[in-house]
Amino acid sequence: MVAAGSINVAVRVRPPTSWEATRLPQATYDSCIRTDGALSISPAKAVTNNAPLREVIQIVDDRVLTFDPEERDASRAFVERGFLPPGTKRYKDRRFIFDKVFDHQARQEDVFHNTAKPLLTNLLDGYNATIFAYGATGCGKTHTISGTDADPGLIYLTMADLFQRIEDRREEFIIDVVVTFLEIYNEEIRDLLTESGTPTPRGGLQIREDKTVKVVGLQELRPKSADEVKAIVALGNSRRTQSPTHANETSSRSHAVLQVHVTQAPRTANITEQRTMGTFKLTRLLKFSLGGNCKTVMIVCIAPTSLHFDDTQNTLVYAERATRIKTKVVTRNVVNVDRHVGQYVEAINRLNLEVSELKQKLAGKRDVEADKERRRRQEAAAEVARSKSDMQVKAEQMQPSIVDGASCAGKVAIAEAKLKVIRTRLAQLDAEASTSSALSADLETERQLLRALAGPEEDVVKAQSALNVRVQRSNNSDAMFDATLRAVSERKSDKLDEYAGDNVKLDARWRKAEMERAKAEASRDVLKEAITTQAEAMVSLIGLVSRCTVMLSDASRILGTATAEGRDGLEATAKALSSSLGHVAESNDEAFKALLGHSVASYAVGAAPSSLQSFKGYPATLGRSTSGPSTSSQPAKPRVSRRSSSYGSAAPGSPLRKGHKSPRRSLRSSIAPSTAPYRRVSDKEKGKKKGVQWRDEAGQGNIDDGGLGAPTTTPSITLSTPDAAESSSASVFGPSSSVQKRPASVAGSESDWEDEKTEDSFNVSFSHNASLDASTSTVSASAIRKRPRASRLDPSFLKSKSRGSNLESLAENDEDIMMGTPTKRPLGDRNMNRIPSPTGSSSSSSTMDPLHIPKGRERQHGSPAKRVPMTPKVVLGLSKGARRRSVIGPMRNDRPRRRSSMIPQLSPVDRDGNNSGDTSQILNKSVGGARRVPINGGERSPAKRVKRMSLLSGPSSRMNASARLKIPDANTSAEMSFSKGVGKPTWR
Ligand SMILES: Nc1ncnc2c1ncn2[C@@H]1O[C@H](COP(=O)(O)OP(=O)(O)OP(=O)(O)O)[C@@H](O)[C@H]1O
Repeated sequence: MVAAGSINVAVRVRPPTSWEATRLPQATYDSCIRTDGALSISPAKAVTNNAPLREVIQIVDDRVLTFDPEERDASRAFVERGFLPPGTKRYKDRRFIFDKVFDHQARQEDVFHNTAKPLLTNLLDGYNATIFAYGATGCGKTHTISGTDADPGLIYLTMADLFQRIEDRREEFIIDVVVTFLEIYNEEIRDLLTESGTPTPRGGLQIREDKTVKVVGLQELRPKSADEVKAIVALGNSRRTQSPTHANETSSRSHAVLQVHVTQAPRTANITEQRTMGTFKLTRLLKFSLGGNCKTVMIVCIAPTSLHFDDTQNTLVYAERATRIKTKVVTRNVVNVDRHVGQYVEAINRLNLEVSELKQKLAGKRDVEADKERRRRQEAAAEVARSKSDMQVKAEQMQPSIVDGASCAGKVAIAEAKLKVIRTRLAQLDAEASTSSALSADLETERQLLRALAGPEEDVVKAQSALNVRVQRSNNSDAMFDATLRAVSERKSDKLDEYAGDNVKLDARWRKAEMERAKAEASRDVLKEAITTQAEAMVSLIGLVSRCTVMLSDASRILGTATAEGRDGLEATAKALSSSLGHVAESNDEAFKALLGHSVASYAVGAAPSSLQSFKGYPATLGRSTSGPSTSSQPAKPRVSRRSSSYGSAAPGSPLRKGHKSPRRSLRSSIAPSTAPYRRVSDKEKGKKKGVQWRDEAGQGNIDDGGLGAPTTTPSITLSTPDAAESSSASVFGPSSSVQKRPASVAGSESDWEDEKTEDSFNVSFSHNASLDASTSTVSASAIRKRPRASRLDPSFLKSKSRGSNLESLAENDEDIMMGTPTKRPLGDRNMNRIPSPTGSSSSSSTMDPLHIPKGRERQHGSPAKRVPMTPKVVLGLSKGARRRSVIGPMRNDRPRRRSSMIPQLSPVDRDGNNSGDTSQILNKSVGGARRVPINGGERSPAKRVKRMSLLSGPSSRMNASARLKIPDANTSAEMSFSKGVGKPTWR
């Protein structure tokens, strides 16, 4: 329902016709050249003031116009009006206000949009609507309503819009349009749609007025488009009564009414059908339009010139009155139509048809939806694949650089760790140097060496090092990789739905995790390699240090023994030891150089105090608890081990043995077999300060010198490093070229003395091939581990404790090695204290290692044991053919062996200290020694086994670590060298 209102009145001013235009005044000016030469323009003169017409409509705005406005130009006003008495109003000058005013330039579309179009919505909602044109003849009513083919009027424009709206509602409504066209002329109604000649009722068609006004018998047409309506209107106009007027040659002289009935019913019809009806266009027919149940628009057409002065004035006055017409409350034209039963079938069929159509549409719509969904998923999958591919490509591009950076970072971290330790130790050394006048030679050498070792590490850790540059490059690559992952995972795309987006994000996170894993693995590999390298170096150093320690203790013991013996052998012993230790140091340095790439000797400081005098010990942990190099005011003190302190307490030049506990004790924890023999030496026994322990233990033991007296040969001990070939050959278990060089030592070194006190075999061999690993590095750990610990109740236990000098054991091992019977070779007759012939024909036994301890005492071919007073002598050098003799302990059959008998003995000399000459005689005399072990028939005890310590590599391996003691005269050698098979320092 629309609230009550009034008729909308719009005024359209048509343009002047060509006839009128020629009669309107034209603005002219009179110009002339004055006498002074100036151009003179006079106001318009009354040269055109005789124009018969003038404009009487002045448009103020789109709603206001002035009829017959006052002329501002007085001269022109005088011309127009002539002389008028004062007080007389010369102009109407009346102002009118309407709902809309169109000037002569308004187009048909402008008029349509502001008048008819708003009514169409109401029409389709069931409200009546009327548009009619009003005005004098020739003022433009036909032009506004009908128009021309080239410029169609409101009928065509309205119908075109109506059919468009109907088309838009066709899915929901069934809309029926019926058109009638009639003419009212001389109070008679004539149907314009009937064929000419069709009989019409007398007086024209009749009007039947009920609730509505309806003309009976009108031809109704159902156009389907605006063009059909246009054709209908054209046809009807051609049938109108026309008669020219003075104002319009084609004046219609009648009223034409085009009625458009629109009936609209919803497609979802029920038993009752609700229909809305609207009707468009006069006289009685406009009864409901002018004040009835209708929305009405009145278009007032006027002429602009004074030619239609009165008509225009009357029209405007009438139109103004029309604006004051109040309409009723407009209601919808809604009727409920009760269907006949017979119509149900029709409705059902129509509904079924509609249902099937809708089903088809729905199915098609579903197919379309399915296709769209499938296409969308394919596009999403393609987008996901593209994103993953982008990340994979970037990962493959960046991974080498990133992983390389992780490796480099690991190496830098390792270098920093090394440098930290080195600096800590250097800080300790510097602190010690600052407290004392000068560092001892060993400490100064250590400091120089550590500084040399720190140099490469500092090069590595500095910011612009090659490794750090690679780390920085890797960080950049890592950042780019992260940015790529972030950009791809956050990429905005209409093709990616929620799940596809999560898929891409998960892939990005997986890529990141994979990259982190690769970095961790690279870092791990670097650390693992570093640990392996360090472990190799540490193992080598352990061997080097431990063996050197043992050798030093041996040298100390030898010196101590020589000191106890008196000055006779002390000088020679010291000289020999000096030479041997020098060779050991050289070999040691060679090994060290091969291991770390630096020669200790090159850093040795000769002018510094003796390292032995000022030796205090070694740092154990380098102040591991400290966070870095010692920078505190309190310098870190090197940790001095208990054992080292005992060394340090020894007076310079005094026998190192004095006052110190057996240094071998400290080795027990690391090398059990090596420590085992020294357990035999008790503190009690040490308290006796025996020069040679075996004599005191035996109580009656003497060196059986065979009456030869003291040896006259100058004791000498030489540790030499053979050439590589010799070293290699010596390291081979089995016959080699060195066998021929050292026959005497091989045969003669195997004594029953040794057999008696050695039942266990202890082989220590460092074998380095390409690398030192568990498979090739055999510290004879198996022998160590597998050998059952001897019970104290087991006689072999005592034997297992017995051990000779390490230096000599090396020589023994060499001999055994060269004989091809390295460990378990039973001792044969030739190895039993065979007395060499005076001519030295028994060279194999007469040539002795000066450090070789006699292996026992034996009877010569079963001769009864003969006690021969013997003076223990340490023979460090024997002339060729000399023979060591063991005078240790009583014979086995005489009394149980004591532990003290297992104390290693050095080479025996005769009572007079003469170890030169016929060794066989010495040995003969020693047969009767109180502690000899009887060996019947010169055969070895089957229970005896050879005790050996070998630091040689296996026969098939290259010699990388070996120890040999070589006595030039005896063709035996002891050498010690550490080297890696690849000759590359293992520090880095
Ligand atoms: N707005 C207009 N623009 C241009 N020409 C117009 C306009 N209005 C009317 N005319 C012209 O004026 C003349 C008269 O117009 P029209 O025939 O529509 O008048 P009328 O009011 O219908 O006359 P009648 O009542 O006698 O039929 C026509 O030649 C028409 O083309």
